[in-house]
Amino acid sequence: MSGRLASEYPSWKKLQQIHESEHSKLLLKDLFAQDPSRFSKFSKEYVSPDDSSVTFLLDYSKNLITEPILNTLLSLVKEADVETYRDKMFAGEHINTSEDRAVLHVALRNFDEFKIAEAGVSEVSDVLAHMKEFSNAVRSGTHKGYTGKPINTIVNIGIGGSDLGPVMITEALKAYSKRDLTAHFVSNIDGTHMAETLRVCDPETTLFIVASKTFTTQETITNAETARDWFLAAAKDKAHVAKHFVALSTNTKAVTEFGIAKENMFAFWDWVGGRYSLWSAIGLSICLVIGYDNFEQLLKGAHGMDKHFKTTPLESNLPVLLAVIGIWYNDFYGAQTHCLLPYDQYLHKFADYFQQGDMESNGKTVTKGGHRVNYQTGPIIWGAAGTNGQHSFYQLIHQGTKLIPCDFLAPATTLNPIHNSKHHRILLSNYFAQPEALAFGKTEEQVKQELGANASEALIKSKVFEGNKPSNSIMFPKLTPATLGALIALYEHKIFVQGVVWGINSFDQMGVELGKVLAKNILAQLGTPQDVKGHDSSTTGLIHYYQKHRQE
Ligand SMILES: O=P(O)(O)OC[C@H]1O[C@H](O)[C@H](O)[C@@H](O)[C@@H]1O
Repeated sequence: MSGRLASEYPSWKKLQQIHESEHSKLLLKDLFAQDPSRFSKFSKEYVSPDDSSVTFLLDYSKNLITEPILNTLLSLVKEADVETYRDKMFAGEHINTSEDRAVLHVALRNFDEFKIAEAGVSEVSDVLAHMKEFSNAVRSGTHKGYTGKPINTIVNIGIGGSDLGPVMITEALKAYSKRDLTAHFVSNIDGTHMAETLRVCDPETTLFIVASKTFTTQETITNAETARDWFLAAAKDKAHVAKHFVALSTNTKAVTEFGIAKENMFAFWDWVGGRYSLWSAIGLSICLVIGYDNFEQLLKGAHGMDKHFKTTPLESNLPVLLAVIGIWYNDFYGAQTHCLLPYDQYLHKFADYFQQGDMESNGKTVTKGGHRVNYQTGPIIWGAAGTNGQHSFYQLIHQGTKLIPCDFLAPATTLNPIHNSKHHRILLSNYFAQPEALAFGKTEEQVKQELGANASEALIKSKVFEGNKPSNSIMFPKLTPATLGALIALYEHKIFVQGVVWGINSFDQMGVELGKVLAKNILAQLGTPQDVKGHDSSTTGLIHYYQKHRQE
């Protein structure tokens, strides 16, 4: 985050030369044939420094790299001073320069190991204790609604980082959840989201969690007001709001003005970025669903990865390895996207979560020093849970014209071993087969042999798989809260490393502001066609069309 242009580093130039002269020779088929120890060279097992049961294997051997290329990529990390910036992050320095803030999501899962002096850090354990007490009270039924009934439904109202983390984790850890507590997540300002949710809620037994770091987000505040009106239509007395509404926020003033008492607020601090906030009070819905102890396991799992990232030499540092491999494709091969493919239904929101985590962090054009980059920054993140994607978009990954690096993730043991784990064996056979097919493909000769002499040239060509498509594979024994924590922190730090190399600020999100401002202006002009002023003809035409056809 020096703000220097990555293209100025000597290793960057060297990597360009290597790519130019060697990429046509970098064939996975040959690389594996030439080196029987390729897998052991390019795979690493992570074992949490705190808990040996938290472990996974990262196999990065199916990448278009050699040892010299990897070493040059690691030199780039050195030249970009990633280690210094990493230490600055852990020390609480204000590395989010545009907002003059520290970046301390690591302090939320610290458990007293790193000494971090920043206002609020000493309060983390108090907030965790508050979350524990409250979630225990709701889960055990001692916290009662206004008619004396226990809570059986929670509705988290939040958007972006105040929604995606809790949604992803509660889905991922459903196996650990309290099954008689139903959780809903309302994010969209589209009234349909709230209306359809309220349809299945009972005001007597529903708890609303208003999650917003700023407590000014239009969607969340509007949705929360609607929920409060709906609740009061049944409960009548405003005093009952206290039993059914809590807030998760950094903004005490706005929370109390909304009508939620300070004691029903769970605080966090401006050094927690929205997309890094699931570890904070924003995780209250997670706590309610899986219980505080499991939530703490999630934090501890992430903390183990923080230690690994902080102390492991670059060549064995897993977030660093993922980051540089990503840079290799993004900046030298011209790959536009990166695909996350968990072979675990519980992780079906994993890619959605990291769309914000990665794209809001590294979707930037200007360095910290204010220079326009002359290279690619953050990739487009996408993906889906296996095997569904195989029956839709994998065609393009295998035979399309684009290079799409993929990460395949899977647990060795399923949490649902139905039919004697038959499902899981089939799932995993696909998890193993897809990276193999992508890497090694199928030659014209093989196709010819299969189809016989009479097959047309066109048919033969259509069945050829060029192969040489790179991927990482991550495998873990079982999806546990701690393992999930470690995996999320792995990707968080990967994003950090890439941001530092690219010289950008991964911790602001200025790009979301303009649309918000324009929408506010337009909202005030929606009344009559005469009110619509100051737009281009397309925007004016669209608003006029709406005004002609609306029925309210
Ligand atoms: O938690 P809030 O303050 O309501 O913010 C919710 C979300 O909206 C913003 O526009 C940002 O783009 C996100 O980073 C943030 O997570």
